[in-house]
Amino acid sequence: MLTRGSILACASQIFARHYPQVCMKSTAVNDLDKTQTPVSASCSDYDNCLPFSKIPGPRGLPWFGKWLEYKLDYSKVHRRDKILKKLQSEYGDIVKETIAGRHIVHLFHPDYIKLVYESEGKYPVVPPILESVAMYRQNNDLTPGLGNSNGEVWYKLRAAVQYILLRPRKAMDFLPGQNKVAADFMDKLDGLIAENGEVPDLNHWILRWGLESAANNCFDIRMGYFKTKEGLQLGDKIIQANSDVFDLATKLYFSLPVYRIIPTPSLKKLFDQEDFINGEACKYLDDALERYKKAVESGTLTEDRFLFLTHMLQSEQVSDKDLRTIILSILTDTLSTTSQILLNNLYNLATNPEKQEIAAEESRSLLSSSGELTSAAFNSSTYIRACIKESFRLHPVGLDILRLSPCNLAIGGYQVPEGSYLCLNNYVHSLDPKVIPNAEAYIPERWLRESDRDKINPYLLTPFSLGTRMCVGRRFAEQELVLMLAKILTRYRLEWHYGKMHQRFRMLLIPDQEVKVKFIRREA
Ligand code: HEM
Repeated sequence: MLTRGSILACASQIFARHYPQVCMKSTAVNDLDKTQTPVSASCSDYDNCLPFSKIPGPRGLPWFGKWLEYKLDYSKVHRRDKILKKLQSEYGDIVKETIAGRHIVHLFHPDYIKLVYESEGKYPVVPPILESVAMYRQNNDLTPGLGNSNGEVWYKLRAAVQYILLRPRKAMDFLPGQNKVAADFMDKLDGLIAENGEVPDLNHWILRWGLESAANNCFDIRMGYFKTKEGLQLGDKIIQANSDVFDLATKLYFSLPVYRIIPTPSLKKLFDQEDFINGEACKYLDDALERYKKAVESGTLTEDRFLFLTHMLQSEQVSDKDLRTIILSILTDTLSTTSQILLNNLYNLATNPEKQEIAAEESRSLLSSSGELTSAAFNSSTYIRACIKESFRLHPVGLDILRLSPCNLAIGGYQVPEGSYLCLNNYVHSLDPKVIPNAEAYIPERWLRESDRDKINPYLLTPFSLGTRMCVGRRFAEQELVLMLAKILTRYRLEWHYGKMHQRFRMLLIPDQEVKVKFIRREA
């Protein structure tokens, strides 16, 4: 296997070493708060607040809490969005829910969420989203990765990764590659449309697109996940394994934590799937490093190639092990996020034909004559981005953002001690008519006009989170979403002839059905 040392020795002849200038300053939360609902977010003195034990919430057996209810009817887990809404309506904007020893404090108001973000220091503390995946990495001598690290370790890794992924200029360098994958996908899509205008198994095809684009971003290679027979087979295995990991991780989250002591069948299955994905990602990485080295040695490495690898190999903060974990995350994160959100956007546009036409008109102006999205065009897009925001509000990727409280917090008159498990529940208040007018309606315009935007609490919709821990893949996701939507809307008019689409919870949210959008070719 190639080592970082040998590759760096070659690479350094070509590239000057860059040191990331990292902007770790938190989003200026004070500046953001322009609206206000009169909510007492905290009592001035922690000691005068009611104790943690008094936070309202459903009662259950001590320690077990709601575990038995989920155990008896597991389908409730899939409808967790509804359960959270019910918790808010029954108990208020701060609710404690216990599930097998885990005391979850749900925050259902943007002002409470603001309070948590404002109290975060340099290193916001998160529990792992998928605890069982964090366990896999620990058991297999892998590094935990960004989303599972905290403190100084997280900060250093984050600095290196966000330099290449989150800085707009750097992220834009990936746009030409993303354009090529999108163009190939559009060619494929033409042939997939059945006589009735629908694409059988559209959800899966969109996942294949997401995986292909992610692999291209990471490894500078086309895998053929939606083109060749071998590519399809391998891609589908990765997609299935990733899907199983989420299903199993959800099952474990709502089960008794026996798996922390002995490997239960679900944990073993999850580890098997992780073994497979990890093995494939490592093979791709070794192959990419080999190609990279050859390109360096032969002097054929150009600046537009191996963008991600070049940067990571030059970053002193990133160990070989870190590189493997990060690559694994970038390869698979798209599957549970960007791809799912693209499907949700197609649904919302198909069910709102008037809005769709406005978005289609903007799409035509965004794409070049050869059908590409340039960085300038991406920056000029407004309506499509408003549509994406509105889709995030109605059909988000996640119900909440997780935190361990950084210090003793006084929230809503209750004591929330340092280290408490917090769920910042954006989803519930994003649909709360008390907080946002016409909450159920799809109105992209609400994100466009300054006068309307100013009325929306800035902590209402934070799909990528805020501050120093904000999603590091945000720019990739936004670029790819605008690109794909512009391409699809330029070529097709979308229709929807079925009932309302709902989502299914499995730590994150996915459409609970086939997204049977009808694609009707527009006049050239
Ligand atoms: C629609 C797409 C996406 C959404 C809505 C989304 C959302 C989020 C959210 C809410 C967080 C948690 C932030 C926090 O704890 O404050 C997060 C973290 C993260 N996301 Fe994304 N994500 C998306 C796509 C991606 C993609 C495509 C990648 C990979 C390229 C990615 C990589 C990550 C990583 C590595 C973290 C952990 C960051 C850290 O803890 O420093 N995400 N994402």
